Amino acid sequence: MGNGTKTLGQLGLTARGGREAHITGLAVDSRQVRDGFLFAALPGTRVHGGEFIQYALRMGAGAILTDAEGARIAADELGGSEAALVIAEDPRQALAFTAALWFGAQPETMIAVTGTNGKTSVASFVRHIWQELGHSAVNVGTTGVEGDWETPLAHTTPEPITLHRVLSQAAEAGVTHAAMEASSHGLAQRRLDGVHLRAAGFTNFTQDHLDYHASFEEYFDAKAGLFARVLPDDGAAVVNIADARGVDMAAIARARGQDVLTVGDVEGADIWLAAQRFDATGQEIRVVHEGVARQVRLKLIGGFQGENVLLAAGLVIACGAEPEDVFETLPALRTVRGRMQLAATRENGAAVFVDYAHTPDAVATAIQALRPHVMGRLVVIVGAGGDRDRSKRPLMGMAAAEHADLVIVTDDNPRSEDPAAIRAAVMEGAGEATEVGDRAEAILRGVDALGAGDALLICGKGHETGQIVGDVVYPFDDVEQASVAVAALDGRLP
Ligand SMILES: CC(=O)N[C@H]1[C@@H](OP(=O)(O)OP(=O)(O)OC[C@H]2O[C@@H](n3ccc(=O)[nH]c3=O)[C@H](O)[C@@H]2O)O[C@H](CO)[C@@H](O)[C@@H]1O[C@H](C)C(=O)N[C@@H](C)C(=O)N[C@H](CCC(=O)O)C(=O)O
Ligand SMILES: Nc1ncnc2c1ncn2[C@@H]1O[C@H](COP(=O)(O)OP(=O)(O)OP(=O)(O)O)[C@@H](O)[C@H]1O
Ligand SMILES: N[C@H](CCC[C@H](N)C(=O)O)C(=O)O
Ligand SMILES: [Mg+2]
Repeated sequence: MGNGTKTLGQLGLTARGGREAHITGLAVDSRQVRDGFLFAALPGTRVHGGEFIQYALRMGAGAILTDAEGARIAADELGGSEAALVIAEDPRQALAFTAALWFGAQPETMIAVTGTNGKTSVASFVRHIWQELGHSAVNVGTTGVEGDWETPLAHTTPEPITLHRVLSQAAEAGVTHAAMEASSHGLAQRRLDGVHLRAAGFTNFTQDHLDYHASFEEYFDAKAGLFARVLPDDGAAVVNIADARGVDMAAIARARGQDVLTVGDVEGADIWLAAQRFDATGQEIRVVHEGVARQVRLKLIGGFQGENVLLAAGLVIACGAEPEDVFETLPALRTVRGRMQLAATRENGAAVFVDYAHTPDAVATAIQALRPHVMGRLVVIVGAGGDRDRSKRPLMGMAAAEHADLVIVTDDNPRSEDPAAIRAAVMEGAGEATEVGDRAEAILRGVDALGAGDALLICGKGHETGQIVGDVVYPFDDVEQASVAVAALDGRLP
């Protein structure tokens, strides 16, 4: 890992019997263990990592970090081994702290944002505002690490070893400010417990990920962990109180003694979104902060982007920036790739937008958000991913049917599932929708349906550049397909 060696003591760990070890690297997957590594044998959703301790020892592991269950599973192998054994009540959290100490540096000023929708948007707006203020900044999340230092990521909130590797590399490259997304999986699995946060933000809370979290409340508790556990007592909580669960989140933060800055279209919010006016290319918002009202032009589509922008502004202010300077940067903000992005325009003026909405609420919100910007009919393309929450499928179809004028149901990422069965589940809620399995053809049909003043919204894949069918990822980009369809139908070259 290129960091030399560190002792268990230097990594904040105490082994059974006080045994010391010189650690050469960290791994959560036994197959990545090398000579002298610390192997974290974590309880999993399918299997306990303790099952792989024997293998890790054979690969030369110098220390094992696990819980009582892992130690019990591998009692025989551990008994006959020289490796140090660290037993932690919460080994995922212990690994997060250890990874932070292993990699050392992290950007000086960090914030994290959680909520069902808007995390990527808010994190990227925070990064952009920091850059406008002259700081070297990145955002970390679904779209990878972006900004003054870049790298792709496989997960929204990467596991601690990857997370602290990229944070330390960014810090070494001179990045002083980082805004990260805290996914509910990431919070539940303690992936960001080793990050030093100055502030944390909350966007909203609706249905998602019930495939992973046992209940709505468990999902909420996972998100609440950002304020209840990860953000220190002297950190600042920036909360959208227009969402009912935002009020609960603010109470959790206050109970910790954290400073709470409230945001939203609620009179009395510290940063009050007092009014919004929409047009074809963006919106005008009226913001009231500390008794001062300001009018700001945003080149962003969708009322919720106004909320996201103000949450981002609140986070930057909570980290110490001058409010006046922060509000001045807002007209420079541009949408995140694949979020209410204008992808193409037909000769007759009809516009095609691409959005990452992949939950029932996000589909409804995206369509409703686009409506005030559009004079004519709204055509919507919708589909759901395989190997993910099944209960959301008919609800996504229903949301599209309820809010759009014309709906086309198509494939998203089928993954290991039968695409026709996923479409059938979406169609169940989608009423009179047209079913077109092939996504490129669905986009072509959607674009073909557009008259002057109409708009097409392609939901579900946003910034993604591939379609996952089985184990294969086929190149596919909604923005590109939209341009191709418009060019083909309008008789131009793309
Ligand atoms: C559902 C989920 O979150 N799973 C995470 C979890 O794995 P798991 O509990 O399923 O692992 P398991 O297969 O039961 O195995 C248990 C342990 O044995 C280890 N193992 C396994 C096999 C082996 O040969 N050797 C070995 O050591 C595994 O590394 C693991 O630590 O713990 C692993 C190690 O920390 C994670 O890598 C893994 O994330 C997987 C890759 C994943 O796909 N996660 C997704 C769902 C995710 O986290 N998504 C969120 C949010 C997305 C969104 O908002 O839409 C994200 O932040 O990206
Ligand atoms: N504040 C908001 N309120 C409601 N819906 C929103 C909001 N912000 C974004 N959305 C919708 O949710 C979709 C996802 O936005 P974004 O990528 O910013 O969220 P996210 O929380 O990072 O999502 P993910 O869980 O996939 O990482 C957008 O395409 C948009 O349709
Ligand atoms: N990161 C999320 C969003 C996926 C969006 C959609 N395109 C899908 O494949 O379901 C997930 O993996 O659940
Ligand atoms: Mg995201």
